[in-house]
Amino acid sequence: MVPKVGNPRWHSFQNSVVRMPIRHNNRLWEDYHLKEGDAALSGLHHGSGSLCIYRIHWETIVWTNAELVYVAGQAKKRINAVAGVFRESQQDMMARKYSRYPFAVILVLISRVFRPGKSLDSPPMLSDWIPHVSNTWLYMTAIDKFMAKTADALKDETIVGFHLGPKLAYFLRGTENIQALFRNTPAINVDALMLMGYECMMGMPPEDLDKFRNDKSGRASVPAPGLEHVPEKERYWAGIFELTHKYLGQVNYANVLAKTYQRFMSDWLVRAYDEQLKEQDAQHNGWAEMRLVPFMKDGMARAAMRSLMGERILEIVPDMLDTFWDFDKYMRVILFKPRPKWLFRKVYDTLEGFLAANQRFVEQASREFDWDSQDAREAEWEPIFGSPFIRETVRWLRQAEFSPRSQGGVMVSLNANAIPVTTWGLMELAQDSELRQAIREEVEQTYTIDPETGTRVIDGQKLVGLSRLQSVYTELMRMHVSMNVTREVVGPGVRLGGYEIAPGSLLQAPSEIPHYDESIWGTEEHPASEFWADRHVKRVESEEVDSKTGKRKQVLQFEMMGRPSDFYPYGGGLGICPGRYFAKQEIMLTLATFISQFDFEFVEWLRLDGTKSDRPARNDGKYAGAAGVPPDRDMKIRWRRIWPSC
Ligand code: HEM
Repeated sequence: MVPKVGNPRWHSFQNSVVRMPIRHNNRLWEDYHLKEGDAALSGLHHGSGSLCIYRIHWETIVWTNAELVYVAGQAKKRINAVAGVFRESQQDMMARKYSRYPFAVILVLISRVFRPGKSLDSPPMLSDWIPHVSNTWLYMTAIDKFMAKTADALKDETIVGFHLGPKLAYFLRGTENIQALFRNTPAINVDALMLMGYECMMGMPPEDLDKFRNDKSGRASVPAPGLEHVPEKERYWAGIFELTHKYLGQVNYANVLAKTYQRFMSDWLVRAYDEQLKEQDAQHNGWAEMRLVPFMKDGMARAAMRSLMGERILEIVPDMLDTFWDFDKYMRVILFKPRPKWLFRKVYDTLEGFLAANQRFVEQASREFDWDSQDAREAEWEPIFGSPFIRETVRWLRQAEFSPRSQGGVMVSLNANAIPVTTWGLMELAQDSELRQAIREEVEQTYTIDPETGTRVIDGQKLVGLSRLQSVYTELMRMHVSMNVTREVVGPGVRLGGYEIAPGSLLQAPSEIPHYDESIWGTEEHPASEFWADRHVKRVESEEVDSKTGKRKQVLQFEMMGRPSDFYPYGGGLGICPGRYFAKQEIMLTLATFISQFDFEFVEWLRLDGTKSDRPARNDGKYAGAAGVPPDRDMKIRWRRIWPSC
């Protein structure tokens, strides 16, 4: 007689498979009344320390599949001794389960054609109602639901697989797996996401893509062993890597970028405030009202665009910003080349509009720019291409004979991620007057006089070292950056979570999972789900003595609670975001300038269409996994200039 295992509490994330952590081992026998002699139980210990129990109605396959260990009798004793047993693959399971439904069988058969190799020792898979289709569809159309499903599965596992179109992909968590992902090893390739981006988001034509695809010499300045013969000019990965990390990452370039950004951003704030005040007729003692989301999407994006890409872009393509935000909406979907194309017509039309606009700009700007001029070459900033980063990248792409379409693709690097993160920051600050005051006092110490212009400016280097502001920044990045950092397995011998991972598989580390982990970030008063400005500071004694009390003064010191493998909004290893220094300054400078030049406060929550909302903002689930996650609600604030006085 076959006992019924029952289902409570066990989440079933693989069809017909129930999993439970090993720590519940004993309870299995007590709670579910399994007893000696109950047949058709099989199980195994595997590397991640979980115990798999196959449901009893699988009994039928016990007899048809010789590899499945059948534990008859004395189940309790035997189960721990069973190791390395066969685990039915997703496809086999689906084939068996749906063998009565011819349509499903056809899908399963199709799915087998794309299967990237089968291993007896492969990680658990997410349930996929229609193999290769339902998870892919969920990933592309409701990524937040997909992430929730995966997060659930990853409670008991450190790795879980799913099909993303024809690709086999794995979500990872845990220090060891994340460290392995970020390590520079020949079998794990960092270029997968970039190649996907070049092809799908930047619209690179095949001949340009092949330049990157065929270059196996790596990103390092020294070619990979055995590829020393590759001519320097054909080392495309190394070329682009050097460019981005030099012009975005080197302190001198990052500082200049931040300085021009500060100038454009301050101008924008003051001008926008004056305009609003004029429009609103100053009825309220210098207070003006505005909606934060459209304000930031327009003004902050304009300031970032001008500092990175110059002023011509908005003259050559006046609707560039609208085009960009439309593209941004679909960016994550575009990355996975959704098919059939007709079903995603709007996505592809939007992409085409954006790429055509980029190409128009780059062609026109290249005609206007004096490529031979030494001055233009050395300029910290000039109006046609803006920063050395964009200018030198376009120069490099031209010299390497990339098409104008590929050259225009560089404009994708107008990175939208800092804008939602900063918007969230202003939303938090608008609701907390004490925090505003504390940050204002902290920022005050960083003001200095710019020797070139004689104006009062923030010293960006000092700013990024402020303890409380850094804590606020870290908390914002923790809560509002969700990135599925992606790598590709390109060689044999990759083991993660105790499993062998087949070459051709994609590996993804969803930052959202560790970023919200209670055991890492939560305290009794402040759970990880809550924004807490002081989460990453501690009080320490300073050298300075308080003249009144005679005791050493207490000061705040920035200290992050998590480890790099728990907090990776910028990815890691060789692929780490080269724009992170600029992004940090961009976010902190905007918050600091806003707070030191304006008083502001919360008025009400609005929906994104401007109508009233009965709840505060949450992360907009549509953007999960694609870095900066914008709020799904808007906030009306009122603001008034406090410095320089009107
Ligand atoms: C809050 C803002 C930002 C976030 C959260 C962010 C996040 C990321 C992440 C997670 C990656 C992939 C890292 C990996 O695979 O390990 C990345 C790559 C990249 N980011 Fe950022 N980024 C931000 C701002 C910027 C800015 C402002 C720029 C440029 C101005 C930029 C340029 C790039 C580039 C060029 C890459 C590709 C690097 C490569 O593969 O060599 N990012 N970013």
